[in-house]
Amino acid sequence: MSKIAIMGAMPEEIEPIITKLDDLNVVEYAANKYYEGSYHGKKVVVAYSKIGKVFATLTATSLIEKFGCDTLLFSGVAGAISEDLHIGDLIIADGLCQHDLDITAFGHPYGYVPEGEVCIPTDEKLREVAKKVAKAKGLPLKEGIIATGDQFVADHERKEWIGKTFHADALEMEGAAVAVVCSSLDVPYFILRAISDSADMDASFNFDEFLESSAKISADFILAMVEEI
Ligand SMILES: Nc1ncnc2c(CN3C[C@H](CCSCCOCCO)[C@@H](O)C3)c[nH]c12
Repeated sequence: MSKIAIMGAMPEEIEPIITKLDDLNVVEYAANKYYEGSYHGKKVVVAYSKIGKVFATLTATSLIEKFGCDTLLFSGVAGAISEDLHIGDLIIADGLCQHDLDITAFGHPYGYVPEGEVCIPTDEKLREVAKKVAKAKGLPLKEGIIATGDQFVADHERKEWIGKTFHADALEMEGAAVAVVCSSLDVPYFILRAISDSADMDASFNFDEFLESSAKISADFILAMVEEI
């Protein structure tokens, strides 16, 4: 039987999901908590990684290798780069890149290391499920590149540079790590983010104000996808 991993980075991103699970069982593993349960008859394991690419790598790997998940859905918030993304809007990742990965001193492009890829594609079938859910809910759903880096971006210049360099529409701190893990372990994965801020000088204020509401928008959508997978 299939087992779906649902991952976030912060508690606020998965709390709206955990409260909806049946047969909940909490497992402590690798300095984290993993919430096993079921949702509409589907087996799920839910966890938040803590912030940043390293924690996200550990949690995504544990969800697959330790808990046996064969599909991974990420639910969370993001900073907007594209001007047509506003607070609460949803974006799904076509691909993910690391905006703070830099060995350009050796003539390589930003975001590239040998035997790696600048942009890692997400699973097309899961993106199609998302579009079906969005249509059924009458919700607008943007698709684009999401850039990941180990920094909370609150600077217009930096945000613009990331958007231009990677053709990215949104940014966050975990997605590309999940992409590397899932593509390396051949596990279909999907990254959904709801916008919490615009990654500019007001980002930290907007983030604090909209984290919870935007995280819930993303979480509710992810649960609707679980019903369709
Ligand atoms: N502009 C932005 N830049 C980068 N990422 C994001 C994201 C996506 N998530 C939110 C969270 C930010 C962690 S810093 C605040 C932590 O406060 C903890 C309490 O002090 C991290 O997991 C990445 C939303 N807006 C962003």
